[in-house]
Amino acid sequence: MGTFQIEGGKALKGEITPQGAKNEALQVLCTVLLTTEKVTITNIPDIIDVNKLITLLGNLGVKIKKNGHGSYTFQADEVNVGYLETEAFKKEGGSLRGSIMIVGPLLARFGKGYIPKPGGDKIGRRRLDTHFEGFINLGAKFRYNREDHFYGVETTERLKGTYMLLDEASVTGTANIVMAAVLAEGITTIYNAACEPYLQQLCTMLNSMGAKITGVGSNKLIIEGVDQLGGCEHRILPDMIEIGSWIGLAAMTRSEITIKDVSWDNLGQIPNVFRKLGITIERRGDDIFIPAHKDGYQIKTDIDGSILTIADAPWPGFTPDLLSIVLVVATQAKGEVLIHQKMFESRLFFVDKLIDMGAKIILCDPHRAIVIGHNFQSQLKATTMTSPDIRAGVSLLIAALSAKGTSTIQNIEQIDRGYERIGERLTAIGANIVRV
Ligand SMILES: CC(=O)N[C@H]1[C@@H](OP(=O)(O)OP(=O)(O)OC[C@H]2O[C@@H](n3ccc(=O)[nH]c3=O)[C@H](O)[C@@H]2O)O[C@H](CO)[C@@H](O)[C@@H]1O
Ligand SMILES: C=C(OP(=O)(O)O)C(=O)O
Repeated sequence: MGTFQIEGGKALKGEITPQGAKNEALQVLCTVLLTTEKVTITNIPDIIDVNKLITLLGNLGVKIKKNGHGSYTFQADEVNVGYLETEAFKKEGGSLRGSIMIVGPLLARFGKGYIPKPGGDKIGRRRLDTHFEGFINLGAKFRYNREDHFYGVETTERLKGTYMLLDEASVTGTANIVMAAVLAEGITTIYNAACEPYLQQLCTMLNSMGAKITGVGSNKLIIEGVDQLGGCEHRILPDMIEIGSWIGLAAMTRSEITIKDVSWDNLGQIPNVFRKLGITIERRGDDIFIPAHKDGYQIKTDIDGSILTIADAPWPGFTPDLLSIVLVVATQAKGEVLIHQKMFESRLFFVDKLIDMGAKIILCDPHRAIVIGHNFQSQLKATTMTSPDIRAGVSLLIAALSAKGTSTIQNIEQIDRGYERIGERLTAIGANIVRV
């Protein structure tokens, strides 16, 4: 188990460039299974989850060539579908959430897709019903082995396009169904589709491979199935969750930071939500400039004066993956905010650690926490903590960087799942973080 030692209480300064988006990478890497031709993807983040998925593709027989940092060419012309039935796959295949998205492409191209219960953050129940209901709608037969939590879909015929209304706008579920439907016979309509930039990028990429998807960016996707797809080149967008994390980091450590090349047009609510916390966010070309908040930041209230609520919602709502960051940043704001994590049940429990550090937080129930900011009148105290999930981990890291003294964060593999060389990159702008 890796550990970070952090010397906090110091302002940082400089420029930071976001990595490619983890959640987009996990989707677009799975598209390579849909064609025999070469697919080149750039701006792939060098993080544990993505590297595990690349290894899994290699185990399936996909040819992989690394062209340089973040750039790979894949060719799935000799896929070994038999790997899905090996013990090695049962052990490794579920070690990350993103591996679930190999199922749609494999089902569409080879008539079968299996997956052990996927991993990812332990942040509450994470159902897969939307994925499998979608495949069943396209004509696949579903089986589930309860004993070893092994899911499977099969078909002896080509999948058939149909109308479907998803029970919820699942991000990976929509991606999986889209990747199955692009090779189905006829037209598939997916209503209540998720439409995060990750999905917009996936659909744009599939269209450049020859798919016929319309409605991209909306919650109604119409897919006209094609017989085959070809190769393409695709560049992954900057990671909006990392960008939000750096905004929070800058505010809470009262640092002047420029976040480079953020792709402003794909940030949705993110800048506005941080502005509601009172944080100054300047647009400079395609960069974000955050000045040092020497006088702190004041949380806004609603027009009628009531306490601000920040809640998650499917896109174009605010992403749940940034609520933990918003929460930690609020602990030093002036004012109060209610954080309402609607999607996940166990994502707020990490606030106990912040409370130990001196933050004023009331955990009302597993979904809601009220934060009363210190307005920098009282600094958080350094402590030893364990990173429970990727975003809580980074929130604790931000708390540690703002705290007085030396903190220790254990289980930093959780952070490394999604943030590329975070220690080195933050050290380059003046943080004091040592990996021990
Ligand atoms: C690898 C990947 O891409 N992971 C992301 C993906 O996970 P993932 O695709 O697994 O998440 P889903 O979108 O399926 O659902 C997330 C949770 O929200 C609930 N839910 C979902 C939709 C909805 O309309 N109402 C609702 O309550 C689900 O029941 C589930 O508990 O999307 C999540 C939601 O943005 C993000 O936190 C994850 O970082
Ligand atoms: C919840 C997350 O990831 P995953 O779905 O991979 O667990 C996340 O990125 O915040």
